[in-house]
Amino acid sequence: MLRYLTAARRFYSHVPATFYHPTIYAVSTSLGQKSAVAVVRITGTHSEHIFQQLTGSRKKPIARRASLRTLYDEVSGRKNVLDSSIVVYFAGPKSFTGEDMLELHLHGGKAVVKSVLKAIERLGNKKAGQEIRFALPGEFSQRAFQNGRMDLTELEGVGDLIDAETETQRRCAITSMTGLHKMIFERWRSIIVSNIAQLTAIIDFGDDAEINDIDHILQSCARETETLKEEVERFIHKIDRSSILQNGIKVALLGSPNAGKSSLLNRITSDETSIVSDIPGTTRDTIDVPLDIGGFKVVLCDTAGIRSASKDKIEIEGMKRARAKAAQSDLAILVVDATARSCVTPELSELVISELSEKEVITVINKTDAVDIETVAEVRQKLKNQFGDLAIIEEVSCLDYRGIDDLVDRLSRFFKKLSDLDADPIAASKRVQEILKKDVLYGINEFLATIDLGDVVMASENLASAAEGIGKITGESVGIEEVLGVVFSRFCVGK
Ligand SMILES: Nc1nc2c(ncn2[C@@H]2O[C@H](COP(=O)(O)OP(=O)(O)OP(=O)(O)O)[C@@H](O)[C@H]2O)c(=O)[nH]1
Repeated sequence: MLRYLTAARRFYSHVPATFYHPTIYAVSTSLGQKSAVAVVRITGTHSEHIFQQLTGSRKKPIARRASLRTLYDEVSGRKNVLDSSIVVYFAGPKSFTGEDMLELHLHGGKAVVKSVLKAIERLGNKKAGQEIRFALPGEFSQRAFQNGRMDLTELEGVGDLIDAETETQRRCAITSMTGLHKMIFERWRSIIVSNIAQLTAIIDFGDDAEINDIDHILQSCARETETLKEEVERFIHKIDRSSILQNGIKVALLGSPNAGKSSLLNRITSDETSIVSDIPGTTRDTIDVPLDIGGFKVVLCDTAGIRSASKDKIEIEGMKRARAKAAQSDLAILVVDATARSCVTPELSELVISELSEKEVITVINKTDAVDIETVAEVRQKLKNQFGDLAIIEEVSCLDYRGIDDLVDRLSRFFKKLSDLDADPIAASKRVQEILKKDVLYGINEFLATIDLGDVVMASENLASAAEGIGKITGESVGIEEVLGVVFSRFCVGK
């Protein structure tokens, strides 16, 4: 009897919310590509059954212990060896998904992986209640969320970490994945909830209270919420800056035709990305090149040369696009030809002074190999006269590479400054950003406006909607089905 009770307790205490969901499996490493090792993950109630069938063992697997096993497939009573694999079993709830999980570290040949997947599929028996199927995109993470292993911000962090291409993106993702955001949001929520509780007390028992006490409570709620508002605003501002890093810092290359913009792009990317020719007006449209400079994701954009005298419709359109790119950029590089008599045309000078005055502009004197030192000094002086403090000047030659490393260093320093890396950058999905602005901050602002008018009921409702916003972010509140679709659709199979 005691044995029965112990077994029953062990069974029921670990029942995950997804206990009756099908057991799912997927290749977690790149599917369809040859590799040394391929990892197949299985999660769900029938993980143990799959372990026993594949390994031919009748014993319960020992959790969290890697063992080398021969995997078999049984077809028409005949046992075939599929692979010799490292097998790790995780007993729920101490697993990524909160369910029982099995990991098979196979030899990464396509045929091996295919045969093991087929064998797992064959173990399913819907009529006998053993539903086993291939996982949908993001389904492992969805299970983790459903079983309370992670909240949505942590899961989005996992997604970002896997997608991270640069060091900065990785650092952004780590903050959400390690639950730092979750802690911040929980603290905000508890501040709001404690204020709602105080307002509710006034609404319910206000008639019996001293008017001074009520005033005191209202003032303290307003003060606390005002401080919270500042914190939320700072957080949103930080996300805005960090999202520049996530999406790529936009750098526009501007200059007169033939100044060497395409050559400079090719030198920075160390590639022949853009067409270089001595015919002015070769680049007629904008060309975006994503690249990693000093650990930052950068989108470098080559543009059409800007000059006044042109009747060519395509060239005019190209120049329009170049101006638009310059306006959208986080940094503009103005390429100046040291051999040209008028190194900065009036159009370019006007563009820099009037439209780019709020932006960082680096002026690059190019073709220094083709002129003497005095000429370079003259060009430098001209630029100083023209742009004054706006002129950050670098000297390069795209022909013999001189000055290119210094320019790249200068760019890295600028990106560091832009990203304010004293503090860790933070990333938040579009979904989180929208809720923060439209629900949380909006609710707080409305609260502050209504409390000023003395409308306690309305004020409390506004705070409640801010708290609900935070719940939507972490996935603990209303609109959950709606948010799940948005979050998990970004994930790939096996995640
Ligand atoms: N001597 C010398 N020639 C260069 C240098 N950089 C570019 N050139 C030459 O200048 C010409 C124009 O270079 P591009 O890079 O095509 O110039 P661009 O500014 O992109 O020109 P457009 O597409 O017309 O706007 C080519 O013949 C290049 O070989 C340099 O540093 N030194």
